[in-house]
Amino acid sequence: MLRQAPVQLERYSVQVPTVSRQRTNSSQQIAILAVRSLYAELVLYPKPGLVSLRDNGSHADMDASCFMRSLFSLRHYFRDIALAGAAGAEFKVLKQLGIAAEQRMLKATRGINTHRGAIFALGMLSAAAGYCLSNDGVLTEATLRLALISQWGQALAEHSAPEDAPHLSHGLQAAKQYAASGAREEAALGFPSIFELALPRLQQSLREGRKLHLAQIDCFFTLMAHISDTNLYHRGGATGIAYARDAAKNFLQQGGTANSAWLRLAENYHQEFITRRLSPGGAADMLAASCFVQLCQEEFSTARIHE
Ligand SMILES: CC(C)(COP(=O)(O)OP(=O)(O)OC[C@H]1O[C@@H](n2cnc3c(N)ncnc32)[C@H](O[C@H]2O[C@H](COP(=O)(O)OP(=O)(O)OP(=O)(O)O)[C@@H](O)[C@H]2O)[C@@H]1O)[C@@H](O)C(=O)NCCC(=O)NCCS
Ligand SMILES: Nc1ncnc2[nH]cnc12
Repeated sequence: MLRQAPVQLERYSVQVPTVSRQRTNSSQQIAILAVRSLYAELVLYPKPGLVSLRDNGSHADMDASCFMRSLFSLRHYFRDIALAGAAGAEFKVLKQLGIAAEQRMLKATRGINTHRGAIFALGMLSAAAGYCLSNDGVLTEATLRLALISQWGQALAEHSAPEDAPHLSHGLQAAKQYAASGAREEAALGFPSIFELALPRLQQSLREGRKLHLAQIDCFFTLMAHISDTNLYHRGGATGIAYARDAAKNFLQQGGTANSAWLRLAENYHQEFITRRLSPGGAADMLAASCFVQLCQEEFSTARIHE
C-alpha cells in the first residue's frame, strides 16, 4: 500500500501524494537503468553464439531488431515491478507482473523468447531496488542483495523447486536431466554469480583502466566460465556446456581483454559457437543483470530522502 503524504503546491493549490510521486520517480529511474542494461548486453560484441548488432550468432529466429522490440515492450514492467517492490509486495504479485511481461514480450517478438531470463532476474532486482530506495534511501550491492533475500528469499527458494509447473521448460528439463541449477536457483541464492563473480571482475577490469565495454566482455566470459547455463544444456547437452566453460576459462587465462589479441580470440570462439549452435543466453541475462546492479550503485549509492 502506498502511504499518502499530501503537500500543497502553492502555485496550483493542489494536493499531491508526495510519497507515491517520489516512489514513481525512483521506479521510473530504475526502469530506465534496467532497459539500458538490456541494451548494453545486446550491443556488446563479440559474445560467442549470441545476437548483437553485428549478427545473429547461433540463432535463426532472432535478430537485434527483435531484441529491441522486446526490450522496449518491457519498460513499463520494470517500473511497475520496482513500484511493487517499493511497497513490499508479496512474491505472488511480482510473479503476476512477470507473467504479464512475458506475454507482452512474446507479443512484441511474435512468439520468440528473447528475454524470459531477464524478465525474471532483472525483474526481481528491480523490485529489490525499489524496496531499498523506499526503505533506507540507500542502494548498494550489499543492501540490494540483502533486500532480495530478506524480502523474497523464501518464496524464491520455493519457486526453484516447483511442484505445479504447467510444462517442463528447457530450464526444468536441464535440472531434471543434468541436475543443473539454472535461473531459479541463482535467484534463490541471491544471484551469487552476479555479486560474487561478475561484479568483482567488471570492477577489476575497470580499475585496471579498461573501457566499460571491455570490462563487460571480461564480465561476460567470467559468467560463462562458471554459471549453470540451462540454454547451453538445452542446445548442446553436457558436452556443450563443458566446451563453453573451457572456452571461457581459456579466454580469461590468456588475460581476457588485457591480451592485445583478445578480439581475435573472442571472434574465433564466436564462430565456433555458431558452428556448434551453442547460445549462452543465461550468461547474457546475468551480464545484463550485472550491468544493472553496477548502474544502480552508481546512481543511488548515496543517501536519498526516505520515500
Ligand atoms: C524462473 C523462470 C526464469 C523460468 O525458468 P526455468 O528454469 O523454468 O526455465 P526456462 O523457461 O528455460 O527459462 C530460464 C531462462 O533463464 C535464463 N537462464 C538460463 N540459465 C540461467 C542461469 N544459470 N542463470 C540465470 N539465468 C539463466 C535463460 O534465458 C535466456 O535464454 C532465453 C532463450 O531460451 P530458450 O527459448 O529456452 O532457448 P533457445 O535456445 O532460444 O530455444 P530454441 O531456439 O532451441 O527453441 C532468452 O530468453 C534469454 O533470456 C533461460 O531461458 C521464469 O521464466 C518464471 O518463473 N516465470 C514465471 C514468472 C515469474 O515467476 N516471475 C517471477 C517474478 S519476476
Ligand atoms: N544477445 C542475446 N542473444 C541470444 N540470446 C539472448 N538472450 C539474452 N540475450 C541474448
